[in-house]
Amino acid sequence: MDNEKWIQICILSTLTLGTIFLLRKQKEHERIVLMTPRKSILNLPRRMASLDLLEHKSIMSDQDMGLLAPKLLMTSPNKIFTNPMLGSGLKDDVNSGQCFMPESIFSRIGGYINANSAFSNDFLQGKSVYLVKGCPRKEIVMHPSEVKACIVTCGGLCPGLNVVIREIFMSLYYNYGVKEIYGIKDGYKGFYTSGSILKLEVSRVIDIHTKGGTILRSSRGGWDKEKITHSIMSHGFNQIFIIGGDGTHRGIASLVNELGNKGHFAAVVGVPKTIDNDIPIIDKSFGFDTAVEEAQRAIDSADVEANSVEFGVGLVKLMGRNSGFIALHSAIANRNVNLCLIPESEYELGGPNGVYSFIANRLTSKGHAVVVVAEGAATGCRDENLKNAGKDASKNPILYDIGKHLKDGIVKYCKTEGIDVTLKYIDPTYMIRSVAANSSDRKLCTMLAQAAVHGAFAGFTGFSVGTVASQIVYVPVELMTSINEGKGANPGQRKVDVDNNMMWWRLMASTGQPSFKSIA
Ligand SMILES: Nc1ncnc2c1ncn2[C@@H]1O[C@H](COP(=O)(O)OP(=O)(O)OP(=O)(O)O)[C@@H](O)[C@H]1O
Ligand SMILES: O=P(O)(O)OC[C@H]1O[C@](O)(CO)[C@@H](O)[C@@H]1O
Repeated sequence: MDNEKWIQICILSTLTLGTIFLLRKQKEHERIVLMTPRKSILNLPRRMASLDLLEHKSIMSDQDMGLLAPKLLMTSPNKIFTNPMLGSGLKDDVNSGQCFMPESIFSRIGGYINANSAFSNDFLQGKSVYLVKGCPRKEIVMHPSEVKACIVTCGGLCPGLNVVIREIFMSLYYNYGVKEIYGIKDGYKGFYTSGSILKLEVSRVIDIHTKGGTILRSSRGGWDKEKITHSIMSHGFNQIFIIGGDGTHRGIASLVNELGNKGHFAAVVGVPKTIDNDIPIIDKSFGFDTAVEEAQRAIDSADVEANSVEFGVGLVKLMGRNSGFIALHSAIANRNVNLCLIPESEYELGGPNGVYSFIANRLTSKGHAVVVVAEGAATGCRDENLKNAGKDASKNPILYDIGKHLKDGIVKYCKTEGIDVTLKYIDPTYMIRSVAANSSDRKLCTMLAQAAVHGAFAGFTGFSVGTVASQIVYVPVELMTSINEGKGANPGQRKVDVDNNMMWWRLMASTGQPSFKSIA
C-alpha cells in the first residue's frame, strides 16, 4: 500500500471513531436530559411503603405479569373476564415494562409547562415535568382484604360529587374487592364528630350519580389536624379519599405529613373539586362543564326578558369567587351576552368610559343588553369601595354582593340619562351548583375516581388526580397547592389571565365589550 492510501485510511478511521464518540456522547446527553425530570417528579408522589413492606406485600415478578389482573381481582373471581381493567387498551399500562414504572405510564407535559410563563413556581421554571399516568399497576402494595377505606367531601357543593363517591366505592368494592369502605359525614369535622362515620354499602351508593349535592354532606371549617389524624389512626383507615378544593388540598398536604411523622401507613388521595375551575395544573375540574351548561338557561331567560320590553336589561350573577371561569365560558357559549365582568377584569362603573355608560349606549342603540357578572367581580372594580363582609368558617372572604350593586346602579344611571330601563336580575348561583352532573362530567368523575383508587393501591400518597393535556395523571398535592397560575393568583389557585389568555379576547370578540382596563 502506498503512502497516499495509508493517509486516506487514517483520515477515514479518525473520522469514523470521532463520529461514534460524538454519537455516544449525544446519546448520553439525551439520556440525561430525559431521565432527570422524570426522576425528580417520581420522588414527589411519595411511595408510602418501605422496600421491606413492598417485598413483603405483593411485588409481582416478571413471570407473574400475565397473571397480574387475575391476582388483583382475587377477591371477586367471577368478574375477571368482564372487568374493564383487562381490556386491551389498558394491557400495555398494566403489563409492559421491566420495572415498577414502565415507560408507557409517563405523560409528558413538558411543552405545556414550559410554554406557559404563568407558572411561576421555581420548581417548574424552564423544566420538563413528567406526571405519572393514572391507571392500574402491575404491582399493588396493599392486599384488598387489609384495606379500610374512607371517603369525605369538603368545601362547597359541585355537580358530580355523588358520582365521585359512587365510583370510588365501586372501584374499591368491585375492581379490587375491598369490603371495608366508610363515608365520613360533614367534611373534615366528621372525622372527629360522634356518629359521623358510616359504613357504605352498594345499596347506599347505587343510584346517587343521578343526584346533585353529596350524600356525605359537606362543610366549611372544622379543620383540626390533631383530631383528624387521631381519628384516622384509631379507626385504622389506610386509604383516605378526600374530595375538595384548594383549601381541602392544603389540608391533605398537612395530613400526609402528619400521618408520615406518626408512622401511619396510609394512602391519602385528593380528588380536586371546584365549580369555579380555579385549581391549577389540571385541564379542568369536574362539575365545571355542567355549571356552564346550566348557566345557559339563566342567560337565555335574561335574553328573553331583555328583548321582550323596551330598554330591557337582563342581568345574571354566576359563581366565581376569585376566578371568573364560569362567567367567561358561559358568556362565550351563550353568544347573546353583551357584557361580562369577572374578578380578574379591571373596570370602572361610572364615568364616560365606564360600565354604566356602556350599557346605556347599548340600550339607546340596540334597545336591550344582557349582562353576566361573576360574584367576585367587585374585586376588579376601580372606582367604588366595595368591601367584602368578613370571612367564612374556612377563612374564605364573604363577597360583596356585586350583582345587587350593579342592579341598583344600572337602573339609577339609566334613569338619570332619561332611559326608561326595565331590569330583570337573575341569581341562579345555588341552583347551578346543586344540579346533578351532566354526562361528560359523570364520565370525568368516573375516570378520576378509578384513577384515585388505582393510585392508592399502587402505593402513592399525597397526590391528587386530574386531566393534564387530556391524560388522567397523578399530581403531587404539594405541587398543586404551591403553583399559582395566572396574574395575581395565590398559591394553589388559577385565575383568568385577561392580558394573555385567548379566552378573554374571544369573549371581547363575542360580546363587543371594550377593555375597560385600557380606558384610563
Ligand atoms: N390551609 C388549610 N389547611 C388545612 N385545612 C384547610 C386549609 N384551608 C381550608 N381548609 C379546610 O378545608 C376544608 C374546605 O376548605 P374550603 O371551605 O376553603 O373549601 P375548598 O376546599 O377550597 O373548596 P371550594 O372550592 O368549595 O371553596 C375546610 O374544612 C377547611 O377548614
Ligand atoms: O357554599 P358557600 O359557603 O355559600 O360558598 C359559595 C362559594 O363556593 C363556591 O361555589 C366554590 O368555592 C364559590 O363559587 C362560591 O363563592
